[in-house]
Amino acid sequence: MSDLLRIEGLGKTYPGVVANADVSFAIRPGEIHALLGENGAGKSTLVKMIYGLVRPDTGRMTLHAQAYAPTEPRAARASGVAMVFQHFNLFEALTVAENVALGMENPPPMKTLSARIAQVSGDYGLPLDPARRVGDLSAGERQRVEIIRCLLQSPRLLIMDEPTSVLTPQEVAILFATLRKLAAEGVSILYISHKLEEIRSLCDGATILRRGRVVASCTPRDKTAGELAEMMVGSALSAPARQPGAKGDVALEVAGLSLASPIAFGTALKDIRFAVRKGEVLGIAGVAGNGQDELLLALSGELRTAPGMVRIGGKDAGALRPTQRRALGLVAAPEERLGHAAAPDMTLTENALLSGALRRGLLGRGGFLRWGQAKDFASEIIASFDVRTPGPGAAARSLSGGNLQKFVVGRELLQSPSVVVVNQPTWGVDASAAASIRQALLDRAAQGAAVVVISQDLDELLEISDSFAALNGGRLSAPRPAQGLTVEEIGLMMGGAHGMEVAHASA
Ligand SMILES: Nc1ncnc2c1ncn2[C@@H]1O[C@H](COP(=O)(O)OP(=O)(O)OP(=O)(O)O)[C@@H](O)[C@H]1O
Repeated sequence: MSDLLRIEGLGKTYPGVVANADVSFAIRPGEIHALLGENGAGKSTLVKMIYGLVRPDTGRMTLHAQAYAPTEPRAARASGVAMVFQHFNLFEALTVAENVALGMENPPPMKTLSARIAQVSGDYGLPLDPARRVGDLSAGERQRVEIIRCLLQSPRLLIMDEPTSVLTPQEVAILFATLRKLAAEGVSILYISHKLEEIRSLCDGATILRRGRVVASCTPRDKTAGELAEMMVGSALSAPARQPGAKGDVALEVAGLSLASPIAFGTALKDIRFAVRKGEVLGIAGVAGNGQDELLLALSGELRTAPGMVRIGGKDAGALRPTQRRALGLVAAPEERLGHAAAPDMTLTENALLSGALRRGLLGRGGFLRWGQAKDFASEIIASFDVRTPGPGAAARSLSGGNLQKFVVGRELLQSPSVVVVNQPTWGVDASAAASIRQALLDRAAQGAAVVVISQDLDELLEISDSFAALNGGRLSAPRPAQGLTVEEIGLMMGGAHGMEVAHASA
């Protein structure tokens, strides 16, 4: 069968960075093709060229054996190429059907559209009510809105950029069933993910990029996840090593923490209590949207609490602002890296200064900024966390997603913290960099910090946690020792509400 999409010698260079060089590969009709590569390898740039968001400097593409050079996404869509992004582009106050209509060039009347959405949702096993407000939907349901929007255009090629990072294992199973059905109908799928086991179960072929170039192609199910990771990185991976040590005094204590959510459609925290000792890692599991963001804000000081609810190093911190909590040794890295954790248009040096000023002594007498030291700090983060960028003068937004994540986490961990709070520390980070971030968290604990890791990734949490709790509907289960905890027990802690444990056990 002839190829659906052929890419020949595609190249794209940004100032100081070759994002893609001489990339060639092909996708057959009905093939689910993975694009693999470590952070910054050039995956997003490549799919943006296919979707008409970025113009290649060199090379050419053919679609259905016709020359294909989209100048904008609208042209790509007209040729049958659709894309589901990592970040959803939806209006929370509008309904599913209204959101779908907004993304269409010529939307039909709302009643017809709702009927079509209901039909596609039924045909492809993607449960979704067209009349529901997007603000009330889970991440998985929001993604279904985007997918259905694409499917209504009957695409020939569907591009998905890290689609499972926000999904529960059960939602992943639903998504995969849909993608397999689409493939069986002849739709080709180009699939970017760092989750190698998922790639092995889903994809028929894979192209592996390293530093912008194709270094290998393979059939993923013929390889182990470890072999795939090694092909991406070019060397063997090492698993994080723990240094079991005695736990010290309680460094962070939360008691009776109840708080309304300041976030639209957020989750209120309800009577949360836990204590973390020096040297201990507390893993908090849960599906995003169950109070994770609110808990991080309440710990970082962006939200203030009543007296006695948050104590850092024995001191009541409820009324303290973020800088005052930093002075007590607490650092925090939120999940949303662009905008919240990092200012997109500022350089890495400026971003290093934003959070590191106090603890790294970047503020001189009289409040003047020590730019030289700020630049050195940014360079130290880049070197220690292997952030791939031309240098500290690069704007945060020019970094690939995973590299910005490494920078944000690195910036906090290099401030000699006594308490570390991170939400989704390895979100969008490739397997080898994720292993280094987990190691860095364990190292901080070994040096005596109390570490709280909030994550959706159960394997990650079980790998690094000493104690384990689950967040569900704004309530936290009582923390338990992580060692020996079974997936069934975790399921009970999670209240069984989200089916996370069920799908995990069968994955
Ligand atoms: N608009 C831009 N300006 C400057 N450099 C850019 C721009 N977009 C991408 N780059 C650089 O191009 C390289 C490839 O980035 P790309 O986002 O394609 O990587 P990726 O493989 O998708 O990474 P990740 O897995 O982290 O998402 C990176 O070094 C990145 O910093």
